[in-house]
Amino acid sequence: MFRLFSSNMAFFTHQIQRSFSSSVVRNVVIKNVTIIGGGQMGAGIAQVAASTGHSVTLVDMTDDILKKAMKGIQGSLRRVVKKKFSDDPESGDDFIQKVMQNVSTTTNPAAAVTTSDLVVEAIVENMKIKQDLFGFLDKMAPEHTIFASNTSSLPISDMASATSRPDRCGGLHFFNPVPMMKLVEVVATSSTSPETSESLLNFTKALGKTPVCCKDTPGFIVNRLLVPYMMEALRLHERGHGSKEDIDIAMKLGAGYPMGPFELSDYVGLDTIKFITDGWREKEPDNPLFAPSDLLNKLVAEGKLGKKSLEGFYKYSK
Ligand SMILES: CC(=O)CC(=O)SCCNC(=O)CCNC(=O)[C@H](O)C(C)(C)COP(=O)(O)OP(=O)(O)OC[C@H]1O[C@@H](n2cnc3c(N)ncnc32)[C@H](O)[C@@H]1OP(=O)(O)O
Ligand SMILES: NC(=O)C1=CN([C@@H]2O[C@H](COP(=O)(O)OP(=O)(O)OC[C@H]3O[C@@H](n4cnc5c(N)ncnc54)[C@H](O)[C@@H]3O)[C@@H](O)[C@H]2O)C=CC1
Repeated sequence: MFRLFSSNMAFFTHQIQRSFSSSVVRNVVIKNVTIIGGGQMGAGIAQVAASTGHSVTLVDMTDDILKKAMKGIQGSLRRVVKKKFSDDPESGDDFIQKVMQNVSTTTNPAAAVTTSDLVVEAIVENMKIKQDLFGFLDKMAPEHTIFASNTSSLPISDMASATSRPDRCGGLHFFNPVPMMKLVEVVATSSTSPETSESLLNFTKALGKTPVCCKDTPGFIVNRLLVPYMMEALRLHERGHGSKEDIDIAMKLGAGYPMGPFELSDYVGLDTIKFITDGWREKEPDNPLFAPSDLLNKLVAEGKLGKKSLEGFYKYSK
């Protein structure tokens, strides 16, 4: 009798928890956003979210990195404001101040997620590190919090599997530079709930971006087309069929791209391009689109990662 009562109670409690949890997760209006990783993408996402009235917490591993990120956000806002408030610089200064006030920083990810509606990870392109992060934050974040990844190439479902909330995990793939690029790929896995997808779509619209829906397939839409193109440019150069300068000029003037493939690779980060292609090659070793490049491997081994390290295919000044 007691066993029946207790098992009924357990069932009843489970049902209450389920209905409570589904009512909590429905229609999450995203106000508080935690961004993990204050590199070029995380800082850009933080800037855009803060500029559109969201309360943002930016997390990275050291205070120095976070200081650099905040400096970068301020510099980028100055560029935005120059255009937007060209007739009224004082309002531009006020805008920058307000946006900066919407961003706080911390090196403590556990504390950062306690009031978060959405966590966006923009850390290094490495599955194990992303899974460890999601698994850890899953225990710290409220029930309703949505977890999103800005990964360029890794399966969102593998990251979601490290959490107890795969229905509240999805992809939000932004483009570099985030303040300028209008697109966000919103990625749903087979476990992402329709409510989560809707919340993510609404969030991207609230940021003033245009979303497209993507399946959780390698590279989603843009990178599946763009990264093989960049790698093909590299191989063309390695075969001695064109200098990097000429290839860049050719694609800008002949195909209307704003940057040539070498300029763009430096802009994205050569480490990121290598992480992406190495990962895809592991899965499809015979696919010629994912063939390695000795030149790319050499530059990354030398720490020449592109614009962010001031040298890649080209040299840059600060
Ligand atoms: C790897 C992945 O997973 C996915 C990816 O992101 S792939 C990469 C996708 N990105 C691209 O393909 C970028 C291609 N490049 C471009 O679109 C352009 O070169 C660019 C927008 C980056 C810069 O434009 P540009 O005309 O070459 O240079 P520039 O004159 O310096 O900038 C143009 C405007 O953008 C603004 N701008 C550029 N970067 C900015 C930033 N980070 N913040 C704010 N404003 C910025 C400039 O202030 C300038 O504004 P005005 O027109 O008012 O002067
Ligand atoms: N660079 C690009 O053009 C694009 C990159 N992406 C993706 O965005 C992610 C980030 O890329 P970038 O910003 O370019 O890299 P980045 O190297 O500029 O920045 C990564 C940041 O994450 C921090 N970090 C690493 N591990 C961390 C951890 N465990 N906790 C907190 N912070 C941590 C690093 O200190 C660094 O500041 C990657 O997954 C990348 O594939 C997506 C779209 C475009």
